[in-house]
Amino acid sequence: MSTPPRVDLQRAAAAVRELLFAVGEDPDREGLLDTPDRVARAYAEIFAGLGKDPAEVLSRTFDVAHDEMVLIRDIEVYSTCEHHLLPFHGVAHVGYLPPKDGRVPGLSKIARLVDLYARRPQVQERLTSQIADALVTHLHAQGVIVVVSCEHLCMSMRGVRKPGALTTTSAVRGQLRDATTRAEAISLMAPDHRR
Ligand SMILES: Nc1nc2c(ncn2[C@@H]2O[C@H](COP(=O)(O)OP(=O)(O)OP(=O)(O)O)[C@@H](O)[C@H]2O)c(=O)[nH]1
Ligand SMILES: [Zn+2]
Repeated sequence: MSTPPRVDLQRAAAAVRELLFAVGEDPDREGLLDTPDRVARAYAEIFAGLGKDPAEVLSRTFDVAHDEMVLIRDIEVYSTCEHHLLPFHGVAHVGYLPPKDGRVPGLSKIARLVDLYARRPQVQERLTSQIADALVTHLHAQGVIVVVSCEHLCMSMRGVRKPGALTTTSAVRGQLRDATTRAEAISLMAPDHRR
């Protein structure tokens, strides 16, 4: 099992102080005095998925004798684009066909898996495929579909400045590559199936 890297809070705080100087601020003015430490702690939280082991998240399973699709929709995603270190935010839908032995993880573990990969410097495409691959590798799911839909603040608040633009990415593995099964999964993800 890999252990999470300890975030070097002191080093992160020193870097933030340096950044404040670089943008022309005075890190010694009253309002900014605690900011480097706060930002360091915030980054430790935002990047808490680094070094965490997906096998561990998916290790506890239950025999629920269910061999058809399990779909968890609208899992909130907060991640950080590795190009600008700005947030991207939206939802993930994760569907899987249970493994042959019929053992499935608790529902919360799927959301924990999403978090484990989201809480790293990321690109949305890699986030999507890492979730799918982990369910194949560690759960031995017979099929997986992951759809992620996010707004990237690097496209909204700076640069091209297109607030509201949504990026959707998908990853499909195993038996869900079959057109009929995949169509069923996609229809279950449609908004009219909510609640
Ligand atoms: N494919 C992909 N691109 C991303 C993601 N997050 C941010 N980007 C893009 O990464 C690209 C980085 O482009 P660069 O040209 O190197 O950087 P830049 O000059 O800041 O680009 P602009 O954002 O266009 O101003 C931008 O087009 C971003 O929109 C992501 O999750 N996936
Ligand atoms: Zn970006």
